[in-house]
Amino acid sequence: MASSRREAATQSNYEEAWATHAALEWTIDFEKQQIRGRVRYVVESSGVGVSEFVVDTNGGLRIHRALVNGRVVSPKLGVPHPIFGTAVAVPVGSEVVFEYETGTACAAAQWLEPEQTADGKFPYLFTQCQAIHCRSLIPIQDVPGVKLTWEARVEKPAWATVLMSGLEEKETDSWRQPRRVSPYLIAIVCARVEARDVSPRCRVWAEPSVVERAASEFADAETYVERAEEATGVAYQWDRYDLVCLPPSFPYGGMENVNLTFVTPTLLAGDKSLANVVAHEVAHSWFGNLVTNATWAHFWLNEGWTRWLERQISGVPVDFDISRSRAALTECVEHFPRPELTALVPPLRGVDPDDAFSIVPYEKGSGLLHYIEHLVGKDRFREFVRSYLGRFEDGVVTSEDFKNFAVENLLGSSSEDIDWDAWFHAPGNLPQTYALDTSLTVAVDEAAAAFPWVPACSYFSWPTALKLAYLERLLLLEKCEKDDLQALDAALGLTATPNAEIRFRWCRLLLSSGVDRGVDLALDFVTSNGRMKFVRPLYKALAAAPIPGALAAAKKTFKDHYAFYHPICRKMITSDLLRGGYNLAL
Ligand SMILES: CC/C=C\C/C=C\C[C@@H](O)/C=C/C=C/C=C\[C@@H](O)CCCC(=O)O
Ligand SMILES: [Zn+2]
Repeated sequence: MASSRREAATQSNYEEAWATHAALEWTIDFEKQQIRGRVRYVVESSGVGVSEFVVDTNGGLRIHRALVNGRVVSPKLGVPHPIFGTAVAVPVGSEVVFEYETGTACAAAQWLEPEQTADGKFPYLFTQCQAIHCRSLIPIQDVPGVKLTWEARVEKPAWATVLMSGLEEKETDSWRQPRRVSPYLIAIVCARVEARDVSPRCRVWAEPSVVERAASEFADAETYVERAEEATGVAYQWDRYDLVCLPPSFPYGGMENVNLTFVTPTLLAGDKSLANVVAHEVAHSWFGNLVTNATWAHFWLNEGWTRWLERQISGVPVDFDISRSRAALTECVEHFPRPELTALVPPLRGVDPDDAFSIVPYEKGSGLLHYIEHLVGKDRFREFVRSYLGRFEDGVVTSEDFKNFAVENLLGSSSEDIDWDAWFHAPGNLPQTYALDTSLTVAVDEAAAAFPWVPACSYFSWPTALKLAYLERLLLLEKCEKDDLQALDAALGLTATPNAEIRFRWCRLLLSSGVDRGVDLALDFVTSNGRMKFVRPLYKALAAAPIPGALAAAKKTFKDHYAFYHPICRKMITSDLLRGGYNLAL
């Protein structure tokens, strides 16, 4: 495998021969928990000397037959790699077909039994391909630098609806993505779901018992799309913006699958207070989906830009949000198990992207963009955003591309004020900062400093972001007394909160302070949702809590609920606990 490919987390030869279009034909088999079918690629190559077309596979995906320009060929399988899977090579041709079935270790798919869904009546399938799981769903050149159009025909049970990250063509009963997208953005849901329109171009899907709540929680999707168009100066390029609210085991807050954002039901707080995640996913329609990181080492160009745009459209005061992010980043870089991966452009050679994932690309990435914006002024930065999108739309970018474009089109000699090397390559915290407007943070800082005094009156008047900031300040205190936490709960109703973000911080506060009843509350939380942002830190907190029996309870719960979690989440909790030195045996 060429070294550049190892860094790109692919074993394919995408720089020599690459697919420009994929036509999928799938049968969804809930009984066997398997997708069977074929993919037909239109392939181009860089020319003479290129003899093979090489794709990635993983998770036990089995190719039955391969055809090149209509002729059956024998695919050549590479040596299986524990992270990157098995490369499959065929002679290069303008049309390549693979007939295949997914394997039992398909990390992209979660097959839920009826009892794992909200309605409890039908099974449910959803996929999550970011970062390198598409190869367990499709034999594909699984790297963001390959951008291709696709179409799909899917056979499914009569009771189910299929949703895909593209546009539905009712006349031909198929799906298509007419714009070039990276493989990690291919996604499917096959389930009993219903929809409510929240605007002419936005529709919210969910299981029947959830759909009303989901539609009202995410009713502002259209507003976010319009604000993002205004903030970027670039119209929404994808036609529809729909959302599907998934069952609770969905491992992320949201995933920006094109035309169809996937969201966790942990956003259903009842008051739209967690809908900033929708603003984030909408923002990916410009950054990530339209202009895409060339490889996962440049993930900050997806997430940092998206955080920047999210802050322009979410309605949360920008400096206040940045100040919370700075605190979270400080905590992250102090505790991340592999410090070298806290560089903005991390050395990913041979690394599983799931292991490298953290808030660094989000918060250090947006930190760099806000820093540049602060240097040049908002108006010039806005103009730059528009020209950047125009220059790279439908393409991919590296950090070097970004820097060169910024120097040429925005910074000129002010580029010297930016320590590019530290920003890109130094592990750790933000290398350069500027002063923020702290008027909103003062209130929570003062309230937290006065703990165990409880700011009951102000707390209820605070928007959710301030409430969360207050709890985050309390988490920084050494240890709180049990009685003080009891009084805090009695005044603020923390145990009973319907808000998952508040509940998460409350569980952590109880566990880090060694309060027994935190164990049951946390166990209840980690068995009711599988969002990794919540369950990974809570399993770690349970394992480390100074409470007798907490570790044993955490291990037993994880074992008993293993099937509830998404394959990626199972993998990450297992490695978190092992890395923490906890023997997983009961
Ligand atoms: C520098 C890191 C290198 C590669 C990481 C790329 C992908 C990592 C992979 O683990 C997938 C991540 C998917 C994230 C999807 C949504 C997030 O924005 C959710 C954030 C947490 C949450 O809100 O639940
Ligand atoms: Zn994102």
